[in-house]
Amino acid sequence: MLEEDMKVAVKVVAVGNGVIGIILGKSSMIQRYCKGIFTKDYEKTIGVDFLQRQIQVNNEDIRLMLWDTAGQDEFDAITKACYRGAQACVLVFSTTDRESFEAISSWREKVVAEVADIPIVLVLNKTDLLDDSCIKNEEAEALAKKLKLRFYRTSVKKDLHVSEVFKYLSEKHLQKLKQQIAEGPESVHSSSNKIGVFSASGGSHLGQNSSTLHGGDVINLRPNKQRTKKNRNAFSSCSMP
Ligand SMILES: Nc1nc2c(ncn2[C@@H]2O[C@H](COP(=O)(O)OP(=O)(O)OP(=O)(O)O)[C@@H](O)[C@H]2O)c(=O)[nH]1
Repeated sequence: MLEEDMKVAVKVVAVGNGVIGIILGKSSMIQRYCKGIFTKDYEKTIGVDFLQRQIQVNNEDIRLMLWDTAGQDEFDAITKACYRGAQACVLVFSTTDRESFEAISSWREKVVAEVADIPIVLVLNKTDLLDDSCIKNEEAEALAKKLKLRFYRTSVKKDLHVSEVFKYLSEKHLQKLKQQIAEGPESVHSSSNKIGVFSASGGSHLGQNSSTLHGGDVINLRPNKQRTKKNRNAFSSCSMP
């Protein structure tokens, strides 16, 4: 156990891209996990978006701060800035989009260039569409093995294995943190491993809406999904650590 009253905050970034018109489901995954909802509508992520959820892992309170990054190259500079300070990463590709699979290594490199040595998982989403799959199972597994990443197959639509992804990342982060604490306080870098004390309503100074799901706090920061060019403000919810 960490000290009593201590809660761990983990910044997780969801990353990946496919061809225009075929979308991976990063935003949907985060929404599913934090709000328990799935929508068929697609709204392009402009820059970055943010949701959070509090869970318990190994008797520790973990606040997961889930950063949803835009899959489009035009937002590269902003999304890269958001990788900084990340403590875990979800690399997403889609069953129905071969390009998203082929792009995984380069997305991983982009993340690692900003933050080395963080837990990363590889996630194949839309497994409910296996009939339309353009990636062989063995290929996906070989990629995970080559990149030494834990591999998950999810269907955000059917709510399959989404929670496992975030639970695993939390466990890995916690493990790392405990190891650093055991090694001495100076190894716990306050900017890269935010250990802090949060009240039940903590973080609400940042958010506009909050609700509770599965017994955890969910604080929804300003939605950053925008439909019109007129309203575009890529920085509106991007606060760098
Ligand atoms: N069939 C199916 N559709 C899904 C699944 N997950 C997401 N989708 C759909 O795919 C689209 C994905 O949208 P987003 O979640 O916004 O995708 P994204 O990866 O965040 O896209 P960008 O914002 O452009 O980066 C939506 O129409 C979802 O309904 C899934 O598991 N199965």
